[in-house]
Amino acid sequence: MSYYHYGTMSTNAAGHLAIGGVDTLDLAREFGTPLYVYDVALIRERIRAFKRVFETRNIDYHISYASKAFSTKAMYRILTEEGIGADVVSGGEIYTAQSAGFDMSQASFNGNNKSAAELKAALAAGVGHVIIDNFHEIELLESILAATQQQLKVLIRVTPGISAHTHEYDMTGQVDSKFGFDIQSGQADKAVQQIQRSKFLKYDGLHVHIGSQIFETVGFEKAADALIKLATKWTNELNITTNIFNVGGGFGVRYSTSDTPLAPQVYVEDIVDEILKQTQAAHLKQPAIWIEPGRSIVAEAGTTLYTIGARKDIPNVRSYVAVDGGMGDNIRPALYQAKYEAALCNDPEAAPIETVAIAGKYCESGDMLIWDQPLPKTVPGDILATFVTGAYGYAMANNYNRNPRPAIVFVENNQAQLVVKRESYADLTRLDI
Ligand SMILES: Cc1ncc(COP(=O)(O)O)c(C=O)c1O
Ligand SMILES: N[C@@H](CCCC[NH3+])C(=O)O
Repeated sequence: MSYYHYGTMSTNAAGHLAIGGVDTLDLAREFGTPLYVYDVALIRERIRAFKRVFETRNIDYHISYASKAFSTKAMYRILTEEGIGADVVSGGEIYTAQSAGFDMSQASFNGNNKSAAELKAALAAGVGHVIIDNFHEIELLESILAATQQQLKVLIRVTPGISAHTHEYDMTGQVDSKFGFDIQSGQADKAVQQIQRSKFLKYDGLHVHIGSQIFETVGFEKAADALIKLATKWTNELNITTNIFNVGGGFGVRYSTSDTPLAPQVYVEDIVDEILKQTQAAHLKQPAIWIEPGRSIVAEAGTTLYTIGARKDIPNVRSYVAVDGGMGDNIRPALYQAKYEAALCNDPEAAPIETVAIAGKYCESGDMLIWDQPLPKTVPGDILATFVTGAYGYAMANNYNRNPRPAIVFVENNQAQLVVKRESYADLTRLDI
């Protein structure tokens, strides 16, 4: 096997890469490139594996898909079909979820600087919980709710002082973070007391998220411990009950051979068992456990198809093979030095004959998708697939160099369905005056 098979990926009878039973060369021909292709069966499988962790333990739970990883109407429709919730982080995500008919009582709203307009939109939409991040937000919510005399259930986001082993930009649980209330200095205690005094804010639980693309369970266990200690202290000293422990997301996925994550649900099993053990030992009421995974639900389900164009060979240095996309559809290599792997769609099993660098088409030297990809002989017009582009790919896509953003196709049971159209040049100038 010369490429790692994710989900329903296979080499079909024609020897081509197929996803969901659909030939990727047919997809490229019909929908053009660059093209994001999502393996819907794999998305469903990931969601169901998370659900099983809770259902086999018979505990109260909620899965809040972190929609920042991939927020489109089609994705919110899958969440509805699978019966899970969503976490949103902006007015735009609220709007997208609502437009897809998503039940907003199953949504939570996170963010370190929610505006008054966004908070009002969340309330008007009937968002189930707001996850409060800072003192400014408590005051803002108080004044908004006082005007309408509404009540709102809230979680408090805390930073437990944990440095997760991941890229610096992907850490969020350390003391020196822009997110959440610090536990050590007593900010979290002050926040819960302020919320307790409010007529409108109803404290429902704690939230922690230590970072993203994490491979070890120890960080999650430490975060769970921190929540339990805090909840126990608040029960004993302030008579405050914590109904919900939201332990965030961040479960790592396999982008390349150097990644060796556990199966996503194993992280959750570990956290859940730790919480159950510790809450029993501390004689706390058994809380509902919430998780907020994004990447682990959608990353491996996404593949990007590109058409190969120019080639530059620098003797004794490197060969560049350029594709028709790049940092506009996948900024992660430029931003985090993220590693990807690729295969040729017309013969993904072919033995490599050389190692090349896969360059994007953008006017930046840093616009490189892969620095060292073994490949068979390629010619202009060949279709190349890069794997694991389902999270923070389209979500972070941009129009740099005035390139339109690619289309998105969902494949499942041998069928392809266009779920986001390719941007046109007219779309690019639509807001220009
Ligand atoms: C608050 C919060 N929840 C959930 C997530 C989802 O993380 P991931 O996509 O790594 O699961 C993030 C992103 O890191 C986040 O900031
Ligand atoms: N966008 C980041 C993750 C940030 C997660 C959001 N807090 C990535 O692609 O890895």
